[in-house]
Order: sequence, then C-alpha cells, then structure tokens
Amino acid sequence: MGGLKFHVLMYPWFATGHMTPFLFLANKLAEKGHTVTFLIPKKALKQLENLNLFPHNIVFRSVTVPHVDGLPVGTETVSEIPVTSADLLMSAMDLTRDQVEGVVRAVEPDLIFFDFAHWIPEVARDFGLKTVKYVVVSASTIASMLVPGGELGVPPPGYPSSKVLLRKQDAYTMKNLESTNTINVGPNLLERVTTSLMNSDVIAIRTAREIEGNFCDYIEKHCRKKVLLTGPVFPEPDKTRELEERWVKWLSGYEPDSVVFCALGSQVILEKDQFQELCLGMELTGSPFLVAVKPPRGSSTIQEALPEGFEERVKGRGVVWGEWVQQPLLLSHPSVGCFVSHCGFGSMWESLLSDCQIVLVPQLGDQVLNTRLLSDELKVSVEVAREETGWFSKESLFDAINSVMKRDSEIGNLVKKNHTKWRETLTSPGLVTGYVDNFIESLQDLVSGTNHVSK
Ligand SMILES: O=c1ccn([C@@H]2O[C@H](COP(=O)(O)OP(=O)(O)O[C@H]3OC[C@@H](O)[C@H](O)[C@H]3O)[C@@H](O)[C@H]2O)c(=O)[nH]1
Repeated sequence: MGGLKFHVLMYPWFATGHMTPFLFLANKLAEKGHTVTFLIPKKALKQLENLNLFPHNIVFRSVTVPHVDGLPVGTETVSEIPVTSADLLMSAMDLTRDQVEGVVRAVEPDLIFFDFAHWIPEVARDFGLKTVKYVVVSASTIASMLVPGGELGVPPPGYPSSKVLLRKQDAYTMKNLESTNTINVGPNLLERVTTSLMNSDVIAIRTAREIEGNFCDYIEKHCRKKVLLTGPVFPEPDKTRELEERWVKWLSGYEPDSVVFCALGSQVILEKDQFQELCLGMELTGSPFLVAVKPPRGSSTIQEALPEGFEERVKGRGVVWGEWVQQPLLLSHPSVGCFVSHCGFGSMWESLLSDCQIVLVPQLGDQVLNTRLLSDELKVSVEVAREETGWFSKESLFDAINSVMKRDSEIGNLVKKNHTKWRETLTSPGLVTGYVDNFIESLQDLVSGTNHVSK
C-alpha cells in the first residue's frame, strides 16, 4: 500500500494486556513503512523489546512513573500490584502529562494513540494533532459501559444483545475490581473510558465486524464518531520458538484431544478454597490435565496450597503449575482437547483460533461479557455454572468439561460445529490483512484531513 506515511505516538495503559496489543498494532503499521514512538515505563521496556519486529520504525521512549502515596516505591506496571490498586497507578499516569508533552514536542507525531490517559485529546489539541482511542478489550465491554447505572441483566435502550450482558449473579466480578484505597485519585475507570471515547477524534477497536459488528455500530451511534476496526491483530506465530521440552514429553504420553488445559491469564489470583475446588474438579474428570495458574491468595507456592492427598491421587495424569506456560503452543498441541479459560480478550481469540473444546470461568466484568459472547451468542463454548457469590463447585466444573468432552454429547457436538465454522471464518485468507489495510487507509485520511471523521 502506498500513500502518505505517518508517525504515531502510542501511550498505552501500563498493563501487559494493553501494551502488548498496542505493540502488535505498531508492528502492523511499521510493516507498511509508518513510524511509531512507543512510550512506556522503563520496566515494561524489558518485557516488550523482543516483541518489536521493526526496531528501525518503532522507537521506544521511557516515561518515569512518579510515586503516589499508597503504592510501593518504584511501582511502574499494574502487574506489580493488586488490580484493586490500579486506580492509584492511573493517577500516577496522570502525573506524566508534562513528560508526554515534552515527547510530543520532540518527535512531532501526526497522531496519538491512547487508552486510559483521558487527557491526551487536550494535549493533542494544543499541538493541532488528532487522537485515536484504541480499545483493546471487546466492543461489547465498551458498549455496556456507555449507559452506566442500569439494572444488571436488563439491556439499555438500543443495546444490541439480550445475551451479552452482566446478570445479577455477576455482581461478584465488580467486587473483584473495586478499589481498596480511600484517597481521592481523580476520575475512576468508567469516567476515564467514557471521557476518552467522547474526546478522541476516532475510536479504534481490536475486534472483527464478523463477531462484534452490532456492538461497534452501537458505539459509533452512541459516541457520534467513526469507529475503526483493526481486526483481532495477532503476532505472527514465532517459528523460532517451540513448546518447552518438558511439556512436549509429558503431552506425548496422551491420546489426541484427551488433555484438559486450564489457564486463567496474567492477573487472576484465586482464593485458596476456590483454587482447591478447581483442582478437585479437574481430578473428577478422570482426564489428564494441566492447570497453569498463579498460587492462590495467601500462598507463595502452588505446592503448599494443593488439597490434601491430591498429588498422590493424580500422580502421572495431572499437573498443577504455578508459572507461565506457552499458552498458544499448548493450545495447538494435538494431545490438548479442552481449554478451560477465564476468557480474557487475548485468550478469547486464542481459544477461537484453536481447535480445542472451550470451557469458560470468567473472573472480571469484561471476561464475563466475552464469555456470554462465545457461549450464548456464538455458541462455541460452555460456561461453568456458579453461585451468586461467584463460587463454582468441583461438580459444576466437572459438568461443564464433561458436557463438551463426552463422546456423542449433543452440546459437545454443537459447540464443536459452531467453533469450526468461526475458526474458518477468522482464518480465511486476507481477513486480517484486509482489516489492517483498511485501518491504515482511514488513518491516512485522518492525518491528511480528507475525511470528516466526526459525524
Ligand atoms: O501462563 C500463561 C498465561 C497467559 N498467557 C498468555 O497471556 C495472555 C493473557 O491475555 P488475556 O487477554 O487472555 O488475559 P489477561 O489475564 O492478561 O487479562 C487482562 O487483559 C485482558 C482483559 O480482557 C482481562 O479482563 C484482563 O484481566 C494470552 O495471550 C495468553 O496466551 C500465557 O502465554 N501463559
């Protein structure tokens, strides 16, 4: 694609689940000859550097995160603190405004991409620049935030789904996010998101029209501005990286599609009793299993938190692992047949692209909406039944896994058929590149001012 080359300044929220997708998108822009200045905290630099596929076109700049009361000295990313303290880190991000202005002055970008730094449009206006609010969670999550305060389970007027909703029994997922600090730190997350949506020049969402088109239209209408889609935006599979030998060896002992793999992403920390119930549910399945989760609250290792006698009983067929595993490579291993996931947005796409049966146990609000999208709207997965407190029993985990793994199960066959159809749609040739090419064209129009993007 030819045309105007532009320079983007990207300033994502200091969380892995935000910085990484911003960088994936930066790689796509850089591949087409555009340039990016990527602004992140120093610590994040080390994690992200190796994901920069175009170091000539994508230049990192580090921002110094000021200290705010209530956070340990030196905190720079949300992975270092409980999610319930995230609002303090957001207020630290607000204090970087001078630094951002300095970078804008120095690198003279054409556009600024941001997500939670809701004041970016004000900065950009002073410099005569356009801004893009880049949404890295699902469009349904944003759509459901646009009309706050409604009753759980009741769709607000015009909302495009009666299924992709938080229900009364999902109140626990909001508690999981509630701030624990008592200091006034400025706008809350909802206010930041809505201000960003309203004040940016365009909204870009990392999703596909095929799956969330109706939610994107709803956002466009509600915010009265153009919504651009980047498509799912995945990193190219890294052919130089292979699955760790220990898992290759372990998995090779099992039949195709027989192993149940469970991972709950980069943030979820279960309570100890829920963690033990999860282990017991996996034991009940009688299948080989690998659970890769963080040690539960209050325990420093997985070992010390396991249910009594568990290790002995599942020896040789069950592993509970407290460290990072290579999720995408595990999902594509022929022995893995079922993926039990929290349905974070990244994992949602990875599960859709895999050919595993999908079982979902969401923990936070957006994960619940992603779960409803997959289980109720697309019918490609099943959700584990839970009580109002959010608790799920070993029996309900077993039931969900069994319902998709049992030979000749009606629901198992249905989700498999639907999942195959969606996987084929999403991997159809040209789908991803089509999204990226259209997206870049729209940005070129935005930069050159040929299109009036505000309706
Ligand atoms: O052991 C692991 C765990 C996770 N992963 C990878 O880490 C990534 C996790 O990203 P996800 O988006 O699924 O989940 P996170 O736990 O980071 O979720 C966060 O950001 C996305 C939001 O939807 C979630 O609500 C939020 O919690 C995935 O790409 C997954 O493959 C591993 O490779 N190994």
